[in-house]
Amino acid sequence: YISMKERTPEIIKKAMASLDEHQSNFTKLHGQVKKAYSLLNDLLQQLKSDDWFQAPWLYAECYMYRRIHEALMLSSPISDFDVFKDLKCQSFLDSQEPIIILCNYLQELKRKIETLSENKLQEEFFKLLQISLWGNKCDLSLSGGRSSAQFATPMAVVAELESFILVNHMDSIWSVLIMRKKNQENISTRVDFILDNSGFELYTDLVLADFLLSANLASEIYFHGKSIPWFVSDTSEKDLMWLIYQLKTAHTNCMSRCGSIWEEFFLNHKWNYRDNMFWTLPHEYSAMSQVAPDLYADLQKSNLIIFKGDLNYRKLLGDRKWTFTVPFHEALNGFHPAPLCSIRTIKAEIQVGLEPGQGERIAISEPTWMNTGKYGIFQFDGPLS
Ligand SMILES: O=P(O)(O)OC[C@H]1O[C@](O)(CO)[C@@H](O)[C@@H]1O
Ligand SMILES: [Mn+2]
Repeated sequence: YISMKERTPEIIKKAMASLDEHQSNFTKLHGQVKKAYSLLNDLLQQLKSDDWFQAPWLYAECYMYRRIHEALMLSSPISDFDVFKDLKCQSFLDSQEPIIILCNYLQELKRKIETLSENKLQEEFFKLLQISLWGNKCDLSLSGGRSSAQFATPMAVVAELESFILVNHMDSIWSVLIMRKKNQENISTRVDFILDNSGFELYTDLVLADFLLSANLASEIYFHGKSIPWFVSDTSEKDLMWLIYQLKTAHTNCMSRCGSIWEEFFLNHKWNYRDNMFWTLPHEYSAMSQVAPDLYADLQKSNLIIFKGDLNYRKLLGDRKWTFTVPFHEALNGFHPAPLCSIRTIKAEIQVGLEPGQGERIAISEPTWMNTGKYGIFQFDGPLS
């Protein structure tokens, strides 16, 4: 209710404000373009109707982002304009400091990676996994488009926030990768990232992906993004390429090196970008094999699929009000294309795989604990090899 009542109107207003800001540019290029603005205004009025509050939340939310997209599609010649682009760029620019720190850390780590013992490698992997987890605090849809707090020193937060991890299957994720690395018969290991937010979160995912290649824990990575602007801050191909370009052209040495290396990864197909309409439809993932058989078949080729963020978790579990103690495997409702894990900070009232009483105990002192992104999970499903 709060999400539909308060956040969505704010998000549409932000989209309209962005059109407003670019209006003089549009006019210079194409003459007057008013249609998108007026369509978004109509949508804002319609949001007051009861229908929006009676439809299933996931459906209504996805539908709203599709209607925003529709408003632009109907407004040629600015159909391609991303009304959330400026917000996404700003959130990246706001996190320069932790990005530089993490960048230096990664480069130092890569320099000595060959010499690390297995234990040390695992320790570093866990650290980068946790940075990628807490990076998920930084979405712009929960905050109604306001740039959310990043961390001054990403490495320090790992220790600080560890006690807020409610389900921790990092061991299983490690096992999948290290067992494949040790088995000489495995010539390749494919890891898929189902991306969530661009900006700082995306940066932490790319750092993790770079580590996986450099440590020979993976040989190819597939990043799956969104084909239309989605939930304000979700990553599109343009966002990903923009981020890499920003790094490459940065004045800080470590950032520009990082940008060049990552661009190279894409050029030689160690890193690959994919998108699919399915990610911007309201379907739960148990429907994927029916609705998007090609995508399902593609994911079956993966050795590990990492689902980032809250929305992916809701879709993995069909956005149902599960009892907290239901096993993750069961709640996936038949969706098992390959070993998979969810890395997510909890922002919506849905969670499985908890110990009896675990959620209830937190709720006593923090009634809104499921809406804040304060808690996180690493939840794994699948055979270990
Ligand atoms: O970027 P994330 O982690 O998927 O979070 C987005 C979350 O924000 C919300 O849009 C808040 O209403 C949720 O629907 C969604 O789960
Ligand atoms: Mn998101």
